[in-house]
Parts: sequence; C-alpha cells; structure tokens
Amino acid sequence: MMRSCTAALRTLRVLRCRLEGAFPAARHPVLARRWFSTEKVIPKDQALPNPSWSKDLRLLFDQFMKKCEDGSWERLPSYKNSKLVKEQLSQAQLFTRGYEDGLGFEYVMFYNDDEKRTVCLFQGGPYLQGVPGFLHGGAIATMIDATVGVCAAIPGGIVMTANLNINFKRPIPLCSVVVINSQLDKIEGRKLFLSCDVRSGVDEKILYSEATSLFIKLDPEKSLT
Ligand SMILES: CCCCCCCC/C=C\CCCCCCCC(=O)SCCNC(=O)CCNC(=O)[C@H](O)C(C)(C)COP(=O)(O)OP(=O)(O)OC[C@H]1O[C@@H](n2cnc3c(N)ncnc32)[C@H](O)[C@@H]1OP(=O)(O)O
Repeated sequence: MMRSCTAALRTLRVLRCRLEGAFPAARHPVLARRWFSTEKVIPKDQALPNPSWSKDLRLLFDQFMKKCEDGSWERLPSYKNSKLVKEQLSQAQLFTRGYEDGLGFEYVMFYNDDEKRTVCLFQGGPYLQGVPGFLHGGAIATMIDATVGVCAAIPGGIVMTANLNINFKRPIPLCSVVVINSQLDKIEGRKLFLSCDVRSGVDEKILYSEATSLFIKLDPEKSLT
C-alpha cells in the first residue's frame, strides 16, 4: 500500500513536470494564460474506471496499468475544465468530457516516451450514435484527434491540428471498446506528423480506422485570430 502510494506520488510529480515542460508559460502567452490554472482545488481525474466501464475496458486498463509499473508507460490524467472555464466562459468544458458517465466518451490514454506513442482505450456510449447501432464518424474523428493531439503535444508543446486524414474501414459498434494507437512519425521545424489506427479492444483483430495527421506548433509571435 505504502509503496503504491509512493509510486503514485512519483508519477504525479513526473506528470506535473511533463505538463509544465510541455507548456512553459512563455511559449504562447495567450494559450498559456488560458490553460494554466492557479486554483488550489484539485479537480477530479476523469481517466479512471467508473461503473459504466465494460469488462473489456477494465481488462485493458489493468493491462496498461501493469505496463506502467516499470515506468515505460504513463497513464495520462484528464480533467473536464481548464482555467478558461471560470474566467471567460463559465460553462466551457472539454468536449470529450461533457457527458455523464457512460453516455459519451469514456477513455483513458497512456503515453510511452521512448517510443513517442500514445494509446487511447475508448468506449463510445449511446449518445455518440450515428448510423443506428454504430458510432458517429465525428465521434471517432474526435477521439483520433485527441489521441494524436496528445501524442504531438507532449514533445511539441502547444500544437493545433492542421490536417487530419481518416479512412473509416469498418463501422464501430456502439458501446464497444477500441484501442487507438498513435505515434509520432516525424518532426520538421514546427510541423509534427503522426499516424494512428483504431482496432477492436482486447483482440485487436478488427482494423476499424486508419489516420494520418499534421500538427503545427503555434508560433508565439502570431495571433490565433
Ligand atoms: C505526460 C504529460 C501529460 C501531458 C498532457 C498533455 C495535455 C495536452 C492537452 C491538450 C492536447 C490537445 C488534444 C486536443 C486535440 C484537439 C486539437 C484540435 O482540435 S485543434 C482545432 C482544429 N484546428 C484548428 O482550428 C487549427 C486552425 N489552423 C490554424 O490556426 C493555423 O492554420 C495553424 C496554427 C495550424 C498553422 O498556422 P501558422 O500561421 O502557425 O503556420 P503556417 O505558416 O500557416 O504553417 C506552418 C507550416 O505548416 C504547413 N501547413 C499548415 N497547414 C497545413 C495543412 N493543412 N496541410 C499541410 N501543410 C500545412 C505550412 O505550409 C507551413 O509549412 P512550411 O513551414 O512553409 O514548410
């Protein structure tokens, strides 16, 4: 128990350093002011099991938590709100965290720094339906964008999606679990190129989608609008 608490605290410290390293306040004054909160209240980490998680999602979560034990993988915490919420738009919250447990996007991401890979375990709930019984393509695109976005933001700092190219190969059944596996392929100046695939959870036999993306590191000298 004591050992796992110490390990958890260590992981938290590492994550905090990473986050601060990824987004030093000086890098992009406008976004940095918006994203960093000085509040003392500790928000709830949403990237942890809740009762809506299926057996498969829990199983995969447990397998990845095991991979975290030797430090090669890290679980990435995830929160509903940023500082922007309180200061500029009281109702703003992260798009993927806006639903009640189990109804929308249930997911957790893991990062491997050596391999520059991010894996997202994702269970899309009933409010994400497109064709009856299947996930909406926009919901799939959202989770692909979020996964490759994190994979780009950890080494790249403040980035935005410039291009996202998706091939939808098979429909994803609603409420099933998929594994989104993304990697950083190349960096050229401010451009980060990433690729990703989406496969069925646990057995990974079905290839649902494949994507490539381009993220651009924001230029602190340029205005976003
Ligand atoms: C362990 C630690 C834990 C860490 C946890 C991390 C937490 C992470 C937190 C958060 C992660 C994020 C996860 C969310 C992900 C969601 C992201 C989104 O949904 S973003 C919204 C949609 N995207 C937009 O709205 C952009 C709109 N576009 C723009 O604002 C601009 O076009 C922008 C910023 C992308 C680029 O503009 P410029 O002015 O800075 O740059 P220019 O000069 O135009 O381009 C730079 C180079 O890129 C090429 N380029 C630009 N766009 C291109 C395109 N579409 N295709 C090909 N090349 C392009 C250009 O040709 C140029 O190339 P040459 O340097 O000349 O070689």
